[in-house]
Amino acid sequence: FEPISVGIAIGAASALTGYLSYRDLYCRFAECCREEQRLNASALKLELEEKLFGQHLATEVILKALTGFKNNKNPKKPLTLSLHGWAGTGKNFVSQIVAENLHSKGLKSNFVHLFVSTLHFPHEQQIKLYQDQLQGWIRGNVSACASSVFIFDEMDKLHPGVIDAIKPFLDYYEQVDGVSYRKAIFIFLSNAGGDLITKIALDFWRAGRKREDIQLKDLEPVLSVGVFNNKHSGLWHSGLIDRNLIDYFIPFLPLEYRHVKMCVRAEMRARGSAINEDVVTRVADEMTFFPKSEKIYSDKGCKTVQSRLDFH
Ligand SMILES: Nc1ncnc2c1ncn2[C@@H]1O[C@H](COP(=O)(O)OP(=O)(O)OP(=O)(O)O)[C@@H](O)[C@H]1O
Repeated sequence: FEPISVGIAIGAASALTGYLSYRDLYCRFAECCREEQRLNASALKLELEEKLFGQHLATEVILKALTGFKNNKNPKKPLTLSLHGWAGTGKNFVSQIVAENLHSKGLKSNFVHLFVSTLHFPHEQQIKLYQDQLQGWIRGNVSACASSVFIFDEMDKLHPGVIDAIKPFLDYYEQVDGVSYRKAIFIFLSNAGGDLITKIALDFWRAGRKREDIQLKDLEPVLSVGVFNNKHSGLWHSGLIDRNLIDYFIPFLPLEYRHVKMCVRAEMRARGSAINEDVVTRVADEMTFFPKSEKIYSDKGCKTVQSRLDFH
């Protein structure tokens, strides 16, 4: 080897190591987008199994969808999940857990973006503005971090057409205006379809079948059609559904009395207080249940448990 090429090699190596060590050092203090970061599937599985009550389908599908997507080095399109169910069944709760497993700061991460329809897109007459804003936000954030996560809450309150603005980003395109969206993740949360899901859960209950026997095939076809035809679902006749751009419809089942008690216990543990079963029962008994006759499912899921616990 002549001295010049050795010198250049050493220079390049030290520059590279210098850059890498600088970047590692920088990323210790500032949040960095780690596109190639693998998902710790066993950690996510454990967290969902421990923290998410009564949602065996959501646990199974979310784990499968995320593991498959994050293990794929060259996805053909962004991962698009649509979570449906009654209030308080865990849709936001799960999207927070998912976000924390993808970017450690979760909803506080610079690479996780939460949009709430009634907050961010309230006025019907400003749909064009919202569409332009959304396209700008998404393009800018994915340019900054390819594995950005976008969560749209209250999809059922979203004016039809707003969500179609992001359709190009969800499609099977290599790039859109020079930006690739294929490693991004979109999560839609909606109450639409909640009644359909509850009806099927109730049929299982009345037939004496176990909740855990409910399978995705019992729900997904009904759900996607039901949501597509529901004018109040935000996805009504949306190009996202008829173009099959949503990869998974994920049903959240209504929560039973026993699940509400689990939520009360979880809240007690979160507050560092000992589990008092009398209080657990009293708080759960304050909730209202559906249907009026059999009183099986909590109308508000686990919502208001935290505030009710304050009074005991
Ligand atoms: N299945 C569940 N397992 C454990 N905790 C739950 C579950 N569902 C709800 N909770 C608790 O109730 C709180 C409220 O639930 P969450 O915000 O996820 O409801 P949601 O389904 O998003 O409701 P909405 O449709 O009204 O937004 C959560 O922060 C969590 O503490």
